[in-house]
Amino acid sequence: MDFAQTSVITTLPVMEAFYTIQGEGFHQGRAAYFIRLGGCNVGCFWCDVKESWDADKHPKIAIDEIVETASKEPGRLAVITGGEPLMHNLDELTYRLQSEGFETNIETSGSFPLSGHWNWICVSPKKFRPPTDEALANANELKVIIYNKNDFAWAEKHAANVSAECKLYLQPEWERAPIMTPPIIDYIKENPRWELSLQIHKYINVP
Ligand SMILES: C[S@@+](CC[C@H](N)C(=O)[O-])C[C@H]1O[C@@H](n2cnc3c(N)ncnc32)[C@H](O)[C@@H]1O
Ligand SMILES: Nc1nc2[nH]cc(C(=O)O)c2c(=O)[nH]1
Ligand code: SF4
Ligand SMILES: [Mg+2]
Repeated sequence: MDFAQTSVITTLPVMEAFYTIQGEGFHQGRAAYFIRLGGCNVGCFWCDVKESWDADKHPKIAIDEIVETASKEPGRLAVITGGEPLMHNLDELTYRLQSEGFETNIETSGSFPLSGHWNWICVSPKKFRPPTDEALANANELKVIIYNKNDFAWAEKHAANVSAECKLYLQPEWERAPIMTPPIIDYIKENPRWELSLQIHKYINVP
């Protein structure tokens, strides 16, 4: 028997978990329980959660406990983020969350193999470690971070590889938002398949 293939993951490194409002993308405005897993080696220089990168700095929590704590809140939308959540196998966590009645959404760079049972997959591609064809083909939402004007052409390159139903969002990099939001608005008016995503949680000061 190959134990490596049959072993079930029972713990995951959790940096933080919090109940808030989804601030970005298609589900923006909905109450959501965020589970932020530790570990990311993608290395975005503008990442707004660099404390998540080292998985060893975050406690490994039993999936039982993660799900039990989430279930105490009234909302039944769980967002798995990180760090890069797909660096971990998410089959067990998402199976357990769905068994408790949660919708399971993921925020991912899409640069690791897909695992887990998902109601919604948001892929936010990164130059530093590109998304897999599998992630793009399964994306419900493509959310491209715009840091400078070259990123529009780069966004289109990824939009060519998602399904026809996939929602397309342009989101300004937070520090660059004052400069880049006006050209993003112009771009969307010319290319109306794209929509604007702002990180509203940062404007309304919630986590
Ligand atoms: C912190 S990441 C974690 C999930 C995954 N590693 C990823 O990048 O998709 C969550 C979301 O925040 C976005 N993000 C991170 N830093 C940002 C910033 N400085 N400005 C705007 N969006 C940012 C990411 O692109 C991603 O869509
Ligand atoms: N409120 C809120 N909405 C979010 N949407 C995606 C987030 C993330 O960091 O993955 C995030 C986050 O950190 N907070
Ligand atoms: S992939 Fe996500 S968590 Fe990792 S560095 Fe980039 S934005 Fe940060
Ligand atoms: Mg965030």
